[in-house]
Amino acid sequence: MLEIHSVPEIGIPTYQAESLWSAALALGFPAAVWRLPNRNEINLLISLGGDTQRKKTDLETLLASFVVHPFRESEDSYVLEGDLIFTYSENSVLKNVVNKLGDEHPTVKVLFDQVTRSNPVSERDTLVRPASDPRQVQESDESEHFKALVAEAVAAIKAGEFAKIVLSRTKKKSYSADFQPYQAFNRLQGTYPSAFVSLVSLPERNELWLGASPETLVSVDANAIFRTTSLAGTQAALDAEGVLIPAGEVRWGQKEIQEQALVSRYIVECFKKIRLREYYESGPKTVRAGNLYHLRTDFEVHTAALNFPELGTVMLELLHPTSAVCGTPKEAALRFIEAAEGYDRSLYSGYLGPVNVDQESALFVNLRTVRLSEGEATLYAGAGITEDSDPQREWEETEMKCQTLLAVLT
Ligand SMILES: C=C(O[C@H]1C=CC=C(C(=O)O)[C@@H]1O)C(=O)O
Repeated sequence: MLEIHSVPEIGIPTYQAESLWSAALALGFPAAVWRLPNRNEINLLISLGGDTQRKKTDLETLLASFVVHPFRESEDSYVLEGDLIFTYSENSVLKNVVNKLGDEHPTVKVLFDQVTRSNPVSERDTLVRPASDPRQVQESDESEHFKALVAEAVAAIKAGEFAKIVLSRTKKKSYSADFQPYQAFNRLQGTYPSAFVSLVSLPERNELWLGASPETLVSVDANAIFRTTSLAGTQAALDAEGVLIPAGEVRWGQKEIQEQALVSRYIVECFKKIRLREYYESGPKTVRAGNLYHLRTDFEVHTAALNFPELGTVMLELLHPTSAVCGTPKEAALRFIEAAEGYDRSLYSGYLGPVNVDQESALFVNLRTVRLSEGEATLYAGAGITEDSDPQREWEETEMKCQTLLAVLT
């Protein structure tokens, strides 16, 4: 039985999201804080049951939770059950609390005691990279390695192995003990209003993931409207002087048009597999994601009119990983990624987001993301490769994508 308390009843209007977040982390409770694209509310979910559950993302059966799924499709999702969900307005006023266990539950009390006991959070907030960091030397090796990989993929495309592949890499930075991830989240959500901005703590992995994803994988809103998008093709949104290039002036080359069209086609093929013909498609249009422009096509299905309530779950299984992060055909691209990319993508290019929170589910591709663990920040970025790809430009594209997060971390 869910107990839903209004704010005055629970009597905790003074608890700020950041204090609750810190308390949850101090006690080792899995937690997630997020802000949906073009919305003002900040949501904070805390799971009080110990370890995060591993199971399938089933939108029909999951209770209110926050889900994180790795890139590898065969793995289960991390499901953070929403024992406590706080919603704050844009000016940090607590608007609503869902407390599944009730105010008198001992673990809830332990959490609130911890909030009251905690020290005020330090304002100092820096991501430090020592000047003598040996990684500086490594970076040129990494660039050579990535460019060689792109050249290999272009050769494989020309040999007919696949039509498109997304290749990725990491960039590592160290951060000091003073670094405050919650404040980085706050800056990120202020900087990227149209992104899905989130910060997740997975204690059993000893990791935090912070990101600003521009790509909806699957969403189902309170009116039972299903949405997905195809996002691909990248160019800088700022000119050499750092001035925004108006979206109307952006021109796309054949490479980007083809790269994005392949993602749209992949989505349409997924609809065809389940014989779904009644969908709305609009685009492609130029959309901005921080310092970058992309091409995006939006797809929409009215699931209630089609009497297809489980469409979100069905499409999630079919779509992930889309050719915006993997390639076409999927199996051949996956084989190449596994064999040649040379590292474990982990949660990067998986998906994450709230499920059945406030009657909606919204899952986003885990892009423009950084993993924070034991003083090391790992940024992830990929680029779609077609037969027209130039290795140097693809490397630069991944560097630009890393900037999305670097800019708020440093
Ligand atoms: C794989 C990433 O971006 C995808 C989404 C938009 C544009 C992309 C591109 O132009 O390659 C990628 O498909 C990433 O940011 O790591």
